[in-house]
Amino acid sequence: MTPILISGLPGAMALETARLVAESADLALTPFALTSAKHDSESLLIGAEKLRLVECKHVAPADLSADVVAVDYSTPEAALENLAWFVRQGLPVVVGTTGFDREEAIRLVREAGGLAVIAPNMAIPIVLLQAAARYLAETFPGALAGAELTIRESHQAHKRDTSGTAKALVAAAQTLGFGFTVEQIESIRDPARQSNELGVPDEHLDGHALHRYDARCAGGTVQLVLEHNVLGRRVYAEGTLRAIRFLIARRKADVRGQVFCMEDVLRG
Ligand SMILES: NC(=O)C1=CN([C@@H]2O[C@H](COP(=O)(O)OP(=O)(O)OC[C@H]3O[C@@H](n4cnc5c(N)ncnc54)[C@H](OP(=O)(O)O)[C@@H]3O)[C@@H](O)[C@H]2O)C=CC1
Ligand SMILES: O=C(O)C1=N[C@H](C(=O)O)C[C@H](O)C1
Repeated sequence: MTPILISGLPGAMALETARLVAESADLALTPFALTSAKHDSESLLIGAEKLRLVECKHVAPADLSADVVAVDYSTPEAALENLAWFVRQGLPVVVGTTGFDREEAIRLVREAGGLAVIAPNMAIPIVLLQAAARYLAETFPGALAGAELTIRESHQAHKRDTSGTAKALVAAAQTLGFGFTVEQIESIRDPARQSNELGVPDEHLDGHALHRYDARCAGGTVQLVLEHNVLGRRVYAEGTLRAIRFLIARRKADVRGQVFCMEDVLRG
């Protein structure tokens, strides 16, 4: 069993991932998990296991065995500092957190000879759409120059940042020729609007991700619409476990100093 250190408890994604790790046959939770200053020294039950929550600065290197793999679902503010800590401990890490400087994260991992999967969306069906958008952008740069785009995303009210998935799509859209910037993304966080206007079921108001990309081309005579809508968080946790197993295999192959994305994980 490979020990998995979860960071971001008691947050929603860290909890979902911890539960799936606890249910798996080949992975096991470390006896402690990483949290914010606010929850330091609390404990949490995951199935039958009681996890101690600690800030990373309170973890002694001796508490970490050499085969640990880490997962970070914390906050945009904490993610880079956490990543630097994982890399210093020599831990491969899956970073699902969004809203931080990705280029800085890549530099940090490469310079330290670390190993990471960093991706704003771990859901395999969404990763396929992202791959398709990237293919179109790389193959047909400028093909939609002059076309207009609107992007709307809806997430649970407590989400702190604009969708990292939508921001990543903007990069492909810009290459295709849309004059669109991430500041133009419309973020909906109001549960009443989500329920009445977007039809989000009540039980998913606290965990959903709706994305709609609406392009008007050829002087407005052609409309292209792309939507991806996720209810709940299980699909991200499943993708996270795939990323963990991918890193375990890379570590075994003695790979160092590399950052992977979920397309790499899908390719295997
Ligand atoms: N890549 C993907 O597929 C997905 C990515 N995400 C991303 O994951 C992140 C977390 O989302 P979600 O779980 O909904 O958010 P939550 O706000 O529910 O959870 C974040 C948790 O991180 C904790 N935290 C704060 N500082 C630290 C720290 N220094 N170390 C460890 N933990 C810390 C917070 O503690 P406190 O309670 O004190 O604030 C909180 O409990 C977001 O960036 C989100 O966009 C989400 C879903 C899928
Ligand atoms: O916070 C979330 O919930 C999600 N965050 C990711 C993002 O910002 O793109 C992925 C997904 O949209 C869910």
